[in-house]
Amino acid sequence: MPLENHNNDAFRRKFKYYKSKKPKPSLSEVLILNDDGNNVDTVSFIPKEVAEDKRAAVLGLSSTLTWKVYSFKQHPGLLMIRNPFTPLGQRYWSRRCLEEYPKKPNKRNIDIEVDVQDWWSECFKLQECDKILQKKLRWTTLGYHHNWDTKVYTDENRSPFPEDLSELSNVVAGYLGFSGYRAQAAIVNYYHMDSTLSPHTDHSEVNLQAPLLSFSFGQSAIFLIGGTDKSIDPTAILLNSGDILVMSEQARLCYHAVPKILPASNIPWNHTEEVNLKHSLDAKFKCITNVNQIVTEMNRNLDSTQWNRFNNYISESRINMNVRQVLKGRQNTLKDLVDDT
Ligand SMILES: O=C(O)CCC(=O)C(=O)O
Ligand SMILES: [Fe+2]
Repeated sequence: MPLENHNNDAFRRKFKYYKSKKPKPSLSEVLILNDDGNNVDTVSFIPKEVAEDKRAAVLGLSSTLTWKVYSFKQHPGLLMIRNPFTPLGQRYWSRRCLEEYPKKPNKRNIDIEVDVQDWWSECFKLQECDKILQKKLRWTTLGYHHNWDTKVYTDENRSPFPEDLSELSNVVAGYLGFSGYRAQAAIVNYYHMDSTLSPHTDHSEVNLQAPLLSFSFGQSAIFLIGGTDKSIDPTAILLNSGDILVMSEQARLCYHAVPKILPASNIPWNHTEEVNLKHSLDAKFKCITNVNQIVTEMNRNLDSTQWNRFNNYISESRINMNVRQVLKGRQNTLKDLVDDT
């Protein structure tokens, strides 16, 4: 039997193909999920019977009546929701990923090199933006911190998970039928036009029944998804700003990668609209603890002088929030024992 050649498996071959700068890859086989339904196995809508979640509007989501959910015959359990965010919602989440989430005690790749409490403020300490420091940030981890070496989560290596992202994840998962979703770990990835993410699986979570939720903002990406081993030829899917990819069931443990960042052909975060968020202060929205803060921060992004710095960043970068539930149903820490039945 020939020895397995890890450098030449079907997944790696396709990864190299799309990553190549010379020659440039053809995009003709990349799935572009658009309204004509070409290349798409199934497009569905959130059933009308599913009640709108009262938290959705304040979190920057549009009505589920407009949501399109794609599924893929080749990849059972993989779902793609095409941009369900309002323009202001896109701005809010991109800004949180830049201004708030990379603050300590969250962990960042830059920690081994520089000692900064607040990366975004540090980038703008002087009048000019420190582009070198700005480009250095590649990831931030939230909640249970992903250990890149051991790939093991521990209760000691955990910080509070942001409430807004926890609510967003719970709302999105709930609409798809995964009720009671508890976001407990996230990796926020920052990609520049030449960045890639190598083939891998995400298998460190104790709870592998809960889906992985992946939110993309800014520039576009070619996303590859294959099977549970790398001999399976992956599918290439174009991810645009606002898209949510859900890896559940059989797709939860499949190999995936990002071989290429592409310039966005549409800029939904700058689509102008009549925005009136005053209604968000209604009592019915009080189900989110920090609703006033979220509304204030949403509205701050209406001011183009405030939004400008963030706009500049996502005009040449992609941000991906990759959310996981780590624990099983009744567990509150990894030490809590639960029976598997
Ligand atoms: O950037 C992406 O779309 C995927 C990121 C990812 O796979 C991860 O963080 O584990
Ligand atoms: Fe991943």
